[in-house]
Amino acid sequence: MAGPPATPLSKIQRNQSSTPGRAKVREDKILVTVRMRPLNRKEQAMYDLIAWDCLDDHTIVFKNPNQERPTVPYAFDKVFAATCSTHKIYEEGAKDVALSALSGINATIFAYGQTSSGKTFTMRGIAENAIKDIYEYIQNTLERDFILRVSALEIYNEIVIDLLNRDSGPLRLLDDPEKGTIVEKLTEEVARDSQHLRHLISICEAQRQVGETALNDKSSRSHQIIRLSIESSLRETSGCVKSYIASLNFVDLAGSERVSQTNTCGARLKEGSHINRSLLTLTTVIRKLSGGKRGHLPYRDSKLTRILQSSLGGNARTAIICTISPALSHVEQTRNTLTFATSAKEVKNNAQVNMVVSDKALVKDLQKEVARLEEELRSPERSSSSSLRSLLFEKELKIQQMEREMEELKRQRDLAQSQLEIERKSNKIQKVSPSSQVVRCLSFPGEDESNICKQSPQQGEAVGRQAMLKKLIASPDPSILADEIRHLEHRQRQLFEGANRALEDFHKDFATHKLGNQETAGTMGKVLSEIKDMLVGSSNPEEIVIADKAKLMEEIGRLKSQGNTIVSLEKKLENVQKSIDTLVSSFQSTEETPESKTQLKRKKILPFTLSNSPNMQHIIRTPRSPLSSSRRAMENEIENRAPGNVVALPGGGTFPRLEKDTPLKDDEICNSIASREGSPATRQSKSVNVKKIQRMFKNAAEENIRSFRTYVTELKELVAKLHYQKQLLVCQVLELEANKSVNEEADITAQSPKPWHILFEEQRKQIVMLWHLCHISFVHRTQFYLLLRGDPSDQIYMEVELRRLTWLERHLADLGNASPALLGDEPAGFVSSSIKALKQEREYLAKRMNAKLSAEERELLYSKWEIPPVGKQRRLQLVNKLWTDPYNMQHIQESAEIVAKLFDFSVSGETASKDMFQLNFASPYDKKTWAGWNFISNLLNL
Ligand SMILES: Nc1ncnc2c1ncn2[C@@H]1O[C@H](COP(=O)(O)OP(=O)(O)OP(=O)(O)O)[C@@H](O)[C@H]1O
Repeated sequence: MAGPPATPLSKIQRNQSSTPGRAKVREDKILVTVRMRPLNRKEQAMYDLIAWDCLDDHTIVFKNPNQERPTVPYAFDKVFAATCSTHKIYEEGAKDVALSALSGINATIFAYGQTSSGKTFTMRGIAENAIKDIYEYIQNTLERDFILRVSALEIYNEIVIDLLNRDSGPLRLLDDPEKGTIVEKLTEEVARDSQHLRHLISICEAQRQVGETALNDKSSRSHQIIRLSIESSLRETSGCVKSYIASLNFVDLAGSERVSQTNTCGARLKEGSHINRSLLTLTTVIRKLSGGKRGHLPYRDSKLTRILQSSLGGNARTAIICTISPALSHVEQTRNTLTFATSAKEVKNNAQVNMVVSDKALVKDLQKEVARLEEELRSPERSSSSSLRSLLFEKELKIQQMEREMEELKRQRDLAQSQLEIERKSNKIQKVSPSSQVVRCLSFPGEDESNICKQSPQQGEAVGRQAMLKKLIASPDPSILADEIRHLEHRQRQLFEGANRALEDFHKDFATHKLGNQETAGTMGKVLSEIKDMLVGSSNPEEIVIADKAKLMEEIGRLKSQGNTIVSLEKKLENVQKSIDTLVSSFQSTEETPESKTQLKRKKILPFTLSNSPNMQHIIRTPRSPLSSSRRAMENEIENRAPGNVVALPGGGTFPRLEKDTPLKDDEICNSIASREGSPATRQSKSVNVKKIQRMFKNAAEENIRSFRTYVTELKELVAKLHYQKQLLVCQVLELEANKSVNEEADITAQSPKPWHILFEEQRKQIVMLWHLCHISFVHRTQFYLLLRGDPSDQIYMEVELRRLTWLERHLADLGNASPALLGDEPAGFVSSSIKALKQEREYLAKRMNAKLSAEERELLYSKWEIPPVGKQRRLQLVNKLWTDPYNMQHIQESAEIVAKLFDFSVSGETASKDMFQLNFASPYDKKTWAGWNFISNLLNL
């Protein structure tokens, strides 16, 4: 007999209404009724008196014939006088609960009372009526297929016996982490129809232990449990709900009397002591539960309470019918029964619908959720609320702060640029500076270049952003945020293109550059390959087609891949910068070494092979090339040359002076220089001026490399800024999504912000409960629990975890799939597979215990966790207790510590480990990879 499935504790409200015939006024307390039987023959013969009076349908009072003490009435859900028929008792005290099983809710009906008070008499009638109603319901519910299975056991002297197969001998109880306590090898028969079911039940009754006591000729000496498992499935193959599955237990307890009263001895005495032990545990459990305390409940102290655990404060609806004798001679026993009944009516259960849902249905539901989120992103009016506005305002402040930083950076850049310009002007250089090239590279086609030059940073790009932000605040529309992300992406792409152009030019320049010693050549080669690499990596920017129709999943998938591109671009830029640094230092050393000077002198070669006409052409032709300044430097040199030093041109002319206001075109300059290079006169002059030109080109090359380094730095900063901005905006969009469902909560939180440490504790409790409800892996729980200790930087992890789990739990709740309902061995849906995975995890942990813990440590744990000193599978027993009590944070802490030990988790290297949760919201300046997309993808099951 498998215990009823344990299900999450949060579905009570939702499930109540779905119960056929259920009175909605009742909540989840146990339904407690009292039935008084008539005086029996023996009592009549002894002229016993009727000591109890039913005042009304709910109250019973002791008659107190002596009038010695004032009488205190007992009130219950129903009180049935001796004249009431069993049918009435069924209708008013059991039917509603019994028929819950038809809708997937576990149900249990108990009969409790002293011997001969009428328990068996009552339960027989209740079962008969219930069977009749169940088959009637089945006949009228054509859209569903039903399967009924029956099993029965008795607990006699704390031994469990199969009533459908008595020969099988004593049965063992096993603890199953998912199903609770199960009775091993218990026979289960499928009932073909109502007749067959009645027949099977009659077999069980015939098999039950009875004996004669002073009070009852046919006293039931055992506790009997007859269980009907009812499974129903929709006939149509809609791919939706697969089936409901629930158990209905009829429990006829042995008498609750004291041994002395039944005049028992020998075998009956032994029975009595066992019966009393089970009933004593039952009473203790009920008493503890009625006090509302959730401390230790001694379910395990008796087999009865172990088997019925889920019916006592668990996943079941429960009705208890307390039977009493009216006789004055039994008044003390009756009082005990009524006291028990009074406690029982305070016990609350948490019944759930046990529904098995197919994977297909689950996927369908997730798709619906994605569509809903998508719709929300598109419909601004739905998301508008004050909390949303305040959220946006907060974000806007953050963005403004970032903008200020960007402006400061731009200001510094412009300052450096203008200083350079001043310097150049003073040298009367008429050229386009590398910095201005950088500006051009970093500007975007959509922006007016002249404006960039004219406007201050505050007036330039920031103006557009400010306008956008104003728009955001005025209309808290998630689609605007999405547009903003797209805008940033667009700019980012332009940035790549600009970078590519500059890098290509730089590449070409270096290809023509044969300067320096071997070391320099090596470094140059490295730079070239790195640049090439970058071009490959970024030369094919993804086509960004983000229409409003774009689906959220595609969007996030695409953003994810972009995130990676940005990260790799950042890394590559960093590499290039390093190489450039090496190159610059190598230039300096080359210049300073006397040997290099001698070598240069001996070889008499130019740092740039100007005689190489195609290369020269290329240098001059490249308008944005940083190295093109070498050409300009040469012009400058020529321009400033004293008339006596003017190099003679073929045909007796002089070198033409370049007019500042009418500069020659690049090609013209190139051709003129090239033609001069070829003439004999030039060859002569070249030898004269070779040193000067050498130095000039060296300086120019060095300057160009420095310029490029500045450019790379700026590029990196901009990439990082854009990346960060985009990240922030994406977070906003995600928050908008999440906030839709928790708007009210957010409002409340916004009104009364709590200190972080309090919030952390609250969130942690919620997370622990959600882990429990969603059957999350122990490894994940343990890592998360031990790593996140309340540091302010943990906030984002906590929030994301909470949202993820809330979302998951809500889905499971909506589907009613949060129970591990099983059909035989067949896997039953999403939750079942999670539970199965947990089971495997437990088994794995149990296996590791020997390897990871010494015998001494294990023994200590066994005693701490109350594992009996003898018994099989003690390791598994211990592991099965881990992470089982989400209310008890001490328990959670200890569970986490044990799992951590078994898995060798180290909490050191915290930052790196937190990345395991696939979230890193650190600033890109920290050079960490932001991997939030992975998380979002996982969440959406991409
Ligand atoms: N409400 C009733 N009306 C008429 N007869 C009753 C009623 N309740 C019980 N009886 C009779 O009382 C006798 C004892 O009932 P029953 O065997 O059901 O008691 P019990 O509580 O199950 O006792 P035990 O715990 O010893 O098994 C039976 O003969 C039964 O027919």
